[in-house]
Amino acid sequence: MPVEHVSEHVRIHQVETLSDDWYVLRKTTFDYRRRDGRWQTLSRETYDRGHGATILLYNLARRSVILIRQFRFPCYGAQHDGFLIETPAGLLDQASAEQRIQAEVEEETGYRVGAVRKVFEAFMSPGSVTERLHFFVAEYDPAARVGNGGGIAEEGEDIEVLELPIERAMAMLASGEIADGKTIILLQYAERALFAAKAAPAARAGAVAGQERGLMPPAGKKINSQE
Ligand SMILES: Nc1nc2c(ncn2[C@@H]2O[C@H](COP(=O)(O)OP(=O)(O)O[C@H]3O[C@H](CO)[C@@H](O)[C@H](O)[C@@H]3O)[C@@H](O)[C@H]2O)c(=O)[nH]1
Ligand SMILES: [Mg+2]
Repeated sequence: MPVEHVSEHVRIHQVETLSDDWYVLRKTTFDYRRRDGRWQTLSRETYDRGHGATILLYNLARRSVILIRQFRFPCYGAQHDGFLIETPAGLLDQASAEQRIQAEVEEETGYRVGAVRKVFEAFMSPGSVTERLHFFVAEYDPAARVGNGGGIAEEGEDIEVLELPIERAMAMLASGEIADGKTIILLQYAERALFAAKAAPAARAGAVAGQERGLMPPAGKKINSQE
């Protein structure tokens, strides 16, 4: 919906900053014109942490993907132990989404990627969070692992890197072991648009055998254990 169209339906009265610490929490009071033409006064809290980007690294020959596991405090206690398996992601910090995700993926996984491909943008929690997330995919070369990844320890990041067969990742999605929205979206995209479209029958059979063990066949260069 174009912004001009939205403004015909919204008149903002007051914006109150409830918290401005790490990110910003605001309370906005506005009039909203309902579809039947009546105006209604509403107030909504919004959490503004800027915009972000995420990426799925995949390798068609190995039929594998790179995911990370890290502790997410907001999920801890929400019927979860807090250790989420995710696609690498980061906040944009004023840079372009492409530049940020290339830097972020290397920082978090150690893989250096060249061209990245944008597949979509989405609001991930539109009832309360202002963030628009940019989704990317890129093929990774196992030999292009230039570091261990892990994130920035001083900032509390403690990221484990996982290389998984796509079939194993899809099974983890079905079992609930993977419970992160952006990761589910990208894995479903990859299975349908990347792996299914291009897999040779022989490669599929090999991957199924690997899936039973839940492991990847040996790669070229490995810097730390990814199993
Ligand atoms: N001190 C402090 N540090 C924080 C706080 N919240 C986050 N941080 C730190 O801020 C850094 C943010 O790291 P990024 O890698 O840039 O972001 P992210 O947390 O991975 O977020 C990404 O994934 C989110 C969830 O899917 C996305 O919402 C987001 O857009 C982004 O893509 C991390 O070091 C994190 O520990 C806080 O309240 N206080
Ligand atoms: Mg991150």
